Amino acid sequence: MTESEGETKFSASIAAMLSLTGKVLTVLGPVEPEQLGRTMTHEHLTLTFECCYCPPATGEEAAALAPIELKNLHWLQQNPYSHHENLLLCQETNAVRDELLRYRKAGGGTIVENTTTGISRDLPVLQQLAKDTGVHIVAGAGYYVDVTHSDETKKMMVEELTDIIINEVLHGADGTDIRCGVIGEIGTSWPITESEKKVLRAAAHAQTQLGCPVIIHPGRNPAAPGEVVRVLQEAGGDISKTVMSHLDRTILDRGELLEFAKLGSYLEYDLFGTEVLNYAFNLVVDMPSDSQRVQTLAFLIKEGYEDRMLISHDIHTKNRLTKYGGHGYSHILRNIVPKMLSRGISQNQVDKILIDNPKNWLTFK
Ligand SMILES: CCC(=O)NCCS(=O)(=O)O
Repeated sequence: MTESEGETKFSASIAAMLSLTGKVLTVLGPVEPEQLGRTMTHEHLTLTFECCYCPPATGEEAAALAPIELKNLHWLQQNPYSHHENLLLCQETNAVRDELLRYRKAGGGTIVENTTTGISRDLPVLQQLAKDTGVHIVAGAGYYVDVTHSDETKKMMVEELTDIIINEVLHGADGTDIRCGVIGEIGTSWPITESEKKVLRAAAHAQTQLGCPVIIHPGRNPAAPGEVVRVLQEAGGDISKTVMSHLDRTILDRGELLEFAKLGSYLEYDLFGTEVLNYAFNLVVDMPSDSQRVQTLAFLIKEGYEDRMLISHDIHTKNRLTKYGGHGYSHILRNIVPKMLSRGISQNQVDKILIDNPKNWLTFK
């Protein structure tokens, strides 16, 4: 790049940055925050999740190879990661389009699509889905967990990773001009690997420059969310504009949850609709039911955290689509909201969790 090309790119970046202040960045461009409406802050519309395949238990091999049909659905719901085809949500764009139309009918406005590099982000598909359905879609910049980092990614310095993330937000990702409106989900394992720490630092540096939202996938240990916050804070990240995902399967003890909540991130319960007996990724965890998730939301509200809470389904396997007998993207709006209201959570508090908190998080500073 010549000096004058460099200066032109720098000026274009400054102009792009300034134009995002006070806006939310969707795959169709910036929108006013008031346009978002009810928002699911952690979903996937197209991805491959083969990185996380879990071999079936001995004796279950036949079920793992069987086609997805009615008689297998219960097995699939209990063993979603042990069936290769189930991990290919990228094959279901037509079904997802139908789902998004139903989501709109149910009162939904926006979906944050958390697929990052490593699990087959597909921005042209996201843009087409937004055009076809009228749902606002916000795409994610950055990298998923270490096992999906390429050798090239692992060799990069924090500065290079920061430049890539900033570019994905300001100019477009994956060789397109489609821009990401949030950094994440940034994947971390437990313990956090060196490569993941570099990506976390890059996310924090990019956030400092852009004033943008960040969302984190923590490792599966109660200490993981706090450790991620520490790494981000040391790198200058804005924790008040950062979401900690998957708390449902990560911090189950209420005392530990309150200790974590004090650190100031958004607290996300995003596995609504997932009811499994044996959680394959961490067998010591008793995955909560939806009723227990609602009880935890009520508890956090009582403790004063209604401005920091977000909810979603994190759909990332086929069996969770209505096409395959699953709950779909409208489960929260159709079933969980009435349950919240019946358990003493007010309409005003529901609106904060589904409209105001997502809007505040997603708006660029
Ligand atoms: C890509 C989807 C994803 O990471 N979902 C989280 C699943 S779990 O770790 O909470 O089981």
